[in-house]
Amino acid sequence: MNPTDERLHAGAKRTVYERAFSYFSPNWPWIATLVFLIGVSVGVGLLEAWPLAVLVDSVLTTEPKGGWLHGYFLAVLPEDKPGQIVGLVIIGLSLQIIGYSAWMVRMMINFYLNYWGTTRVRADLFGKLQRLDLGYHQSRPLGDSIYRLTTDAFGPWGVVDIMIGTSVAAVTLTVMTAILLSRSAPLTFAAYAVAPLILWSNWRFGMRIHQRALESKQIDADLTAHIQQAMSRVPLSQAFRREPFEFRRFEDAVARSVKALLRLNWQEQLYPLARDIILSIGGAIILGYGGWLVYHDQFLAPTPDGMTVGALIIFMDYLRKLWDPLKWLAEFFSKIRTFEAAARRVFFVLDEPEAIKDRPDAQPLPPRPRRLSFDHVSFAYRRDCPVLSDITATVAPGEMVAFVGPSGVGKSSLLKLMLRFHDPSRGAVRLDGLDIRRARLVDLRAHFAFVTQDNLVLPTSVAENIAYGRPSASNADIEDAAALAGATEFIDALPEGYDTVLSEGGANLSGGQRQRLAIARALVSQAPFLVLDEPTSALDPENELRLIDTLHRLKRRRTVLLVTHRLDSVVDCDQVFAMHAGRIVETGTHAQLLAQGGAYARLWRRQTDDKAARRAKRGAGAGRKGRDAKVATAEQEVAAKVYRTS
Ligand SMILES: Nc1ncnc2c1ncn2[C@@H]1O[C@H](COP(=O)(O)OP(=O)(O)OP(=O)(O)O)[C@@H](O)[C@H]1O
Repeated sequence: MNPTDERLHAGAKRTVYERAFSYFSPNWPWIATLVFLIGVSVGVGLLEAWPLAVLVDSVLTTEPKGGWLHGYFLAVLPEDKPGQIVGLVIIGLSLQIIGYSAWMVRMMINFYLNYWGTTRVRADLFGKLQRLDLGYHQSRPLGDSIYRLTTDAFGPWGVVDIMIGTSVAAVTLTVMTAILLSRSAPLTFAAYAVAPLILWSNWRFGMRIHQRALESKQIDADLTAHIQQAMSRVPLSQAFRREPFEFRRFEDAVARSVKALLRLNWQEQLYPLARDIILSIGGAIILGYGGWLVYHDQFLAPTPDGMTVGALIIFMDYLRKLWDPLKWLAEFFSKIRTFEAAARRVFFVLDEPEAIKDRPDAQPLPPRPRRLSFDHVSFAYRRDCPVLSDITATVAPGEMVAFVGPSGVGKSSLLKLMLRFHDPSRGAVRLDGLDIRRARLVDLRAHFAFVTQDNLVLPTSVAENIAYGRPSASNADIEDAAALAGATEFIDALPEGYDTVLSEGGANLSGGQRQRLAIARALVSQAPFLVLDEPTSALDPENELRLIDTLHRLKRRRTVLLVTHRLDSVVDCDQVFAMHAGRIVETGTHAQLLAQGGAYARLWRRQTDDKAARRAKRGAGAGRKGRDAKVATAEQEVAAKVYRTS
């Protein structure tokens, strides 16, 4: 088991906190350094005001009045007063520099831990999302997975960060309180008089700012989605003259976003105002009460361990330093809940059972021509809604077969079962008799080059698009496959030919060009099965003919499975499976099925009648014959070149 698998395997049994920590524990030396530096920062923060206090109480006086801590300072200082002043300046400066340096290194370690730990989270999540079956992906919006990967993936670090920050806050508060109590218990209680106000304001503003920020984020996300949708339907809105309507919707969406931002900004500005007022009240209490204590202990009734000006300085400094740890404690629950929820959304996907995966005893199945059979296969996307029922069919190696039938009878679903995008609910798909669920998934899928109806185009060069399934393909292989798919002409016309980078989704190509590219991608792969789902739906008659011709010439070298509505393409197939309502209702060659006079024959007659009527209208029959002959000759040369070795 690799480390990722181990983490995932152990995942279900552990708490969300343990799982969050496990992503950062590989960097434990950095975590240890971070904890050490936090200790340094806390120590420096607590000592910062002491050089001034020592100066006032123990250097600029005839008799030192400070407590035990003054003793440590004086021990490292020279005997003479000027030397002591210079020494305190050096200590004060050194403390500041150490404090800033520790802070800087802490921040860098924080970033380092965050980014690398979150990269591990993302790697697990991305890998899992890639393994999850189509059923999972089709049941959720695409944006959900993107949000989990981009935003929720920071949840585990948030949990760790909050835990560390709150622990530091608790330690700081404890040490600070102990020091203050050692100087003056009444003044400590006076200083803590504002603590409830600090806690309240942190809680109140923390919650409000958090809610407003979430609200604003959601409204901004809606605005982005709105703009994206509006831009994608510009042609529609122009064609139907709906621009004013679209503009009003845009204005409304922007207005909602502005209002949400202003509500957030209002809370963000109120917060520092409240903080400064509370701190001023605290400062006033300490100055008044502490000033009186100093006056009492130093002048009215001098006492050796009484309140001093230096101690008052410490109290004033610590009062400001109370804010941060109290803020951490006040916001602990709301913040940890937010990050915990994000982490849970990540772990939820990681714990999702993988419906399609290798069995522990999965067998290797080297890709080579094999007999494919559907053995009483039934399938449903939803329990109550059967899509395929008792499908039985066998395809011998090197055959070209077609599945035909009306829309929605389950032809594409049947193809998806072969690649195990889904598993049958009953029966089995077999390769050379082996249930494909018993074969290694990676081996199984290496058997098939699949052209889906979507004709996906990647935002990369034409050559990389074609070679996607076989990155080792040479330029000659790529060009030959493009020629066979009828794509050469339009690729040569692109500004940089095969190096032209295509836009997202192939937006700068026509539907037919995208389809030819997808076909070239399948042709360049060396998979023994070519599976084509409606490969000619977007092709013009010339390219359709060219493709069918190519497929026929590949017939004995590869097994070709075709789903099509165009029966012209299936005339020379070795077998045609006519489907109806999720069942194979007729099987045979084109001629046999015509002779049967069933559903296939009726469909054929309808299509040929339609076509004859159209041809008669166009009077285009004669010209086409000559063109077809030319295409066939050119194709034969190319096909011989590419596939002589395959
Ligand atoms: N992911 C899915 N979830 C639920 N139902 C689905 C899903 N994909 C397809 N279906 C349903 O399964 C049935 C068969 O669909 P399929 O795409 O296999 O038909 P088809 O014969 O290939 O149709 P076409 O010729 O129009 O491509 C349809 O009723 C369809 O609505």
